Amino acid sequence: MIHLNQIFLRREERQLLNGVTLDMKKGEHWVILGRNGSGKTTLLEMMNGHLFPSSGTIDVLGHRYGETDLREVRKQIGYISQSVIEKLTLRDPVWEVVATGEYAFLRFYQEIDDKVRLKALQLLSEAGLSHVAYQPLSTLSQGERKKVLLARALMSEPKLIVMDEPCAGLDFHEREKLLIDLGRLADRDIMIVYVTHHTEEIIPLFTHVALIHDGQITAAGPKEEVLTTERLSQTYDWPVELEWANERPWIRASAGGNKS
Ligand SMILES: Nc1ncnc2c1ncn2[C@@H]1O[C@H](COP(=O)(O)OP(=O)(O)OP(=O)(O)O)[C@@H](O)[C@H]1O
Repeated sequence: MIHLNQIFLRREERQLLNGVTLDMKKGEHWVILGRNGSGKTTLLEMMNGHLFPSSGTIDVLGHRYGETDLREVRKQIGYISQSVIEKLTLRDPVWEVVATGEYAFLRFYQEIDDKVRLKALQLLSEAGLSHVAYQPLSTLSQGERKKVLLARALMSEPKLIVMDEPCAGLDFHEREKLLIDLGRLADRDIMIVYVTHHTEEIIPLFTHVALIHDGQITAAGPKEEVLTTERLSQTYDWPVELEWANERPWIRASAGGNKS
């Protein structure tokens, strides 16, 4: 479904992505882990066709970027990130924000079709947000806004959802609630690519992990093989200990700290 082949991206003397090759197949759900500035968002922006490599090829959902109508591919991709929230209009009612996902618009300037309105309300109901459907987006908590974004992404019935740190800024309770919602996506036949800093967000839904360091993929494959104490210590440039609990990997800093 997603194939990145030898992707290089150079910006102002810096090599942001350095020979990235990744093969993500149908039925797999991927997490990308890496330090601040390692290139995670850059990689997601390439997958959803917002950024183009200096060299290399990108195939997503059977389309080769550069040889296809990008608008058609983007309709099949839901993108969840803080940058999307910032582009939405806070005074718009929540249901309308969700409805814009049908057409990948940011706002409506015309009458909204009844069918689209009902679909938005249905998705809000599934997200447990019916009670805020007619409130402005500005009145919602950070956790509720993330759920709205997920409902909005589902409007266009995407084949792929790309998420950039969806749990950032959420408290423990809100994070766990959002992770449960994400777990439910497994029933919808949607591939998920998820960027995070926190290994414990790798819930059982996720099958594969890619580790990125300084624009290079250092390991990629089934999560049980990729997630080792040694590889994670290299990824974070810090000695860590890894433990699996409730089918989720948890890390803590080693007692000795970073001796380098
Ligand atoms: N247009 C640009 N010109 C120069 N450097 C850029 C540009 N865009 C991004 N970068 C740099 O590329 C590097 C990778 O950025 P990216 O946002 O992909 O990192 P990230 O892994 O998502 O980081 P974070 O975890 O902090 O969100 C950063 O060092 C960033 O400063």
